[in-house]
Amino acid sequence: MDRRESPNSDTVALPLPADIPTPTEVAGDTDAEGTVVWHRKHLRVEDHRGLSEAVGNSDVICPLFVFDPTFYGSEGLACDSRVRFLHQSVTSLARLYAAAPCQAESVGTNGHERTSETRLADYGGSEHEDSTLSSEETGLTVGYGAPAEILARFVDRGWSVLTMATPTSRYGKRRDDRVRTVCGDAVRFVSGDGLVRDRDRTRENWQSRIDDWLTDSQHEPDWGRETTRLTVETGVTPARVDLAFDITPSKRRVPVGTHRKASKQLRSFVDRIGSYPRNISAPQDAREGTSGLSPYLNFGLFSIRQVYQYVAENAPNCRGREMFASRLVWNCHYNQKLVDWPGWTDRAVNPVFEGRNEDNHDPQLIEAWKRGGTGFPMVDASMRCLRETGWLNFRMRAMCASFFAHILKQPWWVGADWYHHHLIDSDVGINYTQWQSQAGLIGKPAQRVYNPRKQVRDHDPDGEWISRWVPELAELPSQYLPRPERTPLEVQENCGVRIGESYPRPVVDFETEREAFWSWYEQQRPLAAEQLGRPEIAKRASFSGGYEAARAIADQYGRPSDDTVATQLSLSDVEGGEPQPGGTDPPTAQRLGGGRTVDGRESPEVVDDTGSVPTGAGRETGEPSPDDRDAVAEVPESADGNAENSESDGSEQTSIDRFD
Ligand SMILES: Cc1cc2nc3c(=O)[nH]c(=O)nc-3n(C[C@H](O)[C@H](O)[C@H](O)COP(=O)(O)OP(=O)(O)OC[C@H]3O[C@@H](n4cnc5c(N)ncnc54)[C@H](O)[C@@H]3O)c2cc1C
Repeated sequence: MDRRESPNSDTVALPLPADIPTPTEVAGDTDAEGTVVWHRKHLRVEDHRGLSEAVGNSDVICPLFVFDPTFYGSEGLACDSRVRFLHQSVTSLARLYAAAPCQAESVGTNGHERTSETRLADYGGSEHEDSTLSSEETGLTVGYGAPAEILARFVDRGWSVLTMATPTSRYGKRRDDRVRTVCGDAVRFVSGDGLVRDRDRTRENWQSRIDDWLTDSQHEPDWGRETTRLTVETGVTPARVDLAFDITPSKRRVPVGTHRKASKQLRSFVDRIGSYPRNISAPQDAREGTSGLSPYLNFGLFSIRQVYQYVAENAPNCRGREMFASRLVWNCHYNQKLVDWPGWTDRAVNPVFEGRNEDNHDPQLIEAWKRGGTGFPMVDASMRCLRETGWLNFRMRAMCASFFAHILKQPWWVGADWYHHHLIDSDVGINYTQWQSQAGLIGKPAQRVYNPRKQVRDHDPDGEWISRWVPELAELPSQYLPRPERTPLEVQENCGVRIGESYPRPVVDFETEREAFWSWYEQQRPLAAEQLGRPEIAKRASFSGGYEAARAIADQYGRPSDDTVATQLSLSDVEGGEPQPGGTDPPTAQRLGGGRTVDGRESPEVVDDTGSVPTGAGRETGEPSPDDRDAVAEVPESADGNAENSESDGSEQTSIDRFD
C-alpha cells in the first residue's frame, strides 16, 4: 500500500474468504443469524440504528470498517489532517466495541484460531490518540479494499449486512450502488439520521418530522440479549494504513478524533453556551466560542440527536441554547438537500447558472485566494487560517466563498473543492450546498455579497485576527486594515509596511466587480426564478418550504407568462439536454403556519423552519438563511433601522429593494 502507487479500487486485500467464519460456526448453532454492521460515517455505538437492529435481530454481529483505497487516491480529496482524524476515530470506535458488554469472539487470519471472552462496557471511550491497536483493544473488523467485494465475501459466508444510509454524491454514490448490486437483498441501508428518504416530496412536514426525530428516543443496542460479537483479525489497522499511505498531517490545532475528546468538547461547550451568540461572528472569538463539534458530528462520533438531547437536558435555557439547536437543524436541512439531489457537488443547482464563471478561470487569481494573497486582509487571514488549521467560522467561510464567486468571478466548484480538501469537518452535504448558496447558484431573489472591508470593521477592528494570520500587516495602524492600499506613504514608511511590496495591492477592484455582479444577477433573476417553478428544479433546490416556496419565487420573480415557453426552450439548451429527474406534478398547497405568503394571498403558507431571521425573500420562501440572525443582531442599526445598510461603503448584501 503505497500512496504514490495507490492500489486499484477493485483490489481486495483483506479479509480473505477463508478468514471469515459463518455465523453458524461462530455461534455453534445451525440456526444462528449473523449481521455485519458496516460503519462508514456513523462511527459510534450509541444512537446507531444499524447496530441496534443488528444486535436486536441477530445472534452474531461483526462490526466492520473498510479502508477504501479510492479515498487515498485521486478521488480522495481530504488533507492528511482529516485522514488522521478519521484514523483516530476508527481506532476509538474499535476500542468502544472492545469494551461492549457482550460475548466476544475473534478469529485470526492464520487458521481460525479462536479466542472468546466477555468484556465490560466503558462507553466513555479511550484517551488514546494514536492509531495502534493491540488485539485485545479492538472489537472492530478492519478491512482494506473495495467495500463491495469485501462485503460480498461475508454475504457468501452467510452473513447479512446492515449499514446506515448517508447522503452521498460522486464516488460514494457509485460505491453504495455497487454494494447493492453485489450484495442484493443481503444488504440493507437503514435511515437513522432523521433525513427523509421514503417519499418523493421530502419537504412535506419536514420540520415536524425532524422535530419528532430530534426528541425521539435514541437507538440503543440491547446487549443484554447475549449477542456475540465477532472480530476477524485481518492485520489491517488504522496505524498500518496511516503508515502505508505516509499520512503526514501538517495542520495545527486540529481536534483529536476520540469519543472521549468529543464528550469533553460537548461538556465544555455546554458550560459556555450562554456566550455562544456573541462569539459566533468574529473569527478570533469563534475559535473558542462556538462548539467545535463539527468534525465529531461529521464523522458521526455523535449523532445530531445525541448532541441535541444532551444540550436540551444540560444547558441552561438561554438564547445560546436556542441558536445552537437551530444550527443542528441546519445541519439536517443541508444534508437533506444532498439526499434530494446528489448533483450538488458537480453541477449548478439552477440550470441557468451552469458553467458560471468557467470562461473567467484565472489560475493566478485562484492561487492568490488559496494562499491568502489577494490584498484583502480579512480574506487573506481567513484563507491562511483555513490552510493551517482546517477550520473557519461560518461568517469567514461564507465571506471567502462569496468573494471567490462574485468578486474574483472564479468557478465555484474550484473553491468548494479547496474547502473540502482542507476542512477537518468537511461534510459534503453542507460544504457544497453552502457553496452553491453563497455563489448565488440557486436563484433566490436576494443574493448576499459580503464586503471584506466591512467585516474588518465589524469583526476585527483592532486587527488582532489579521495580525495573527497576516503578520506582515501587524505593524500597520489598525485604521488602515480595511484598505491597506490607501495607507499614506508616510505612514507606510514609518511602520515599515510597504503595500505592493511586503503585502499585495488588491488583486481586483471590489466596487467594480460587485456592481458588475449585481447588474448581471438582476438580469438573470427572472430566468432563474422561472426555473425554480419547475418541479424537478424545485426538488433539487430542496427549500425547507418545499415546492411551494420555489413556486412562490417563480410566481413573483419569474418572467411574465408570455415569455415562458421561449425561455424554457432556451434554458434546456443551456442544460445541454440532460435528462431531468422528477415528475411534473403541480405544487400542492401546504399548511405550515405563519400566514404570510410571497404574493400576499392566504395559503399556501410557508415558514422559516430554522427560527433564524432570513434576509430578503428567504424569509418569505421558507429557506433558512444561516447566520443572518447574528448578522442582524450584531451590526449596529442605522437611523433607518436597517442594520445591513449601516455602512458608508455599501451593504454587504444586495437588498431586495434593489430588484423591486
Ligand atoms: C461555504 C461554507 C461551507 C461550509 N462547510 C461546512 C462543512 O463542510 N461542514 C460543516 O459541518 N459545516 C460547514 N459549514 C457551516 C459552518 O461554518 C460550520 O458548521 C461551523 O463553522 C462549524 O463549527 P462549530 O461546530 O464550532 O459550529 P457551531 O456554531 O457550534 O454549530 C454547531 C453545529 O451546527 C451545524 N451548523 C452550524 N452552522 C451551520 C450551517 N450554517 N449550516 C449547516 N450546519 C451548520 C454544524 O454541524 C456544527 O457543528 C459551512 C459554511 C459555509 C458558509
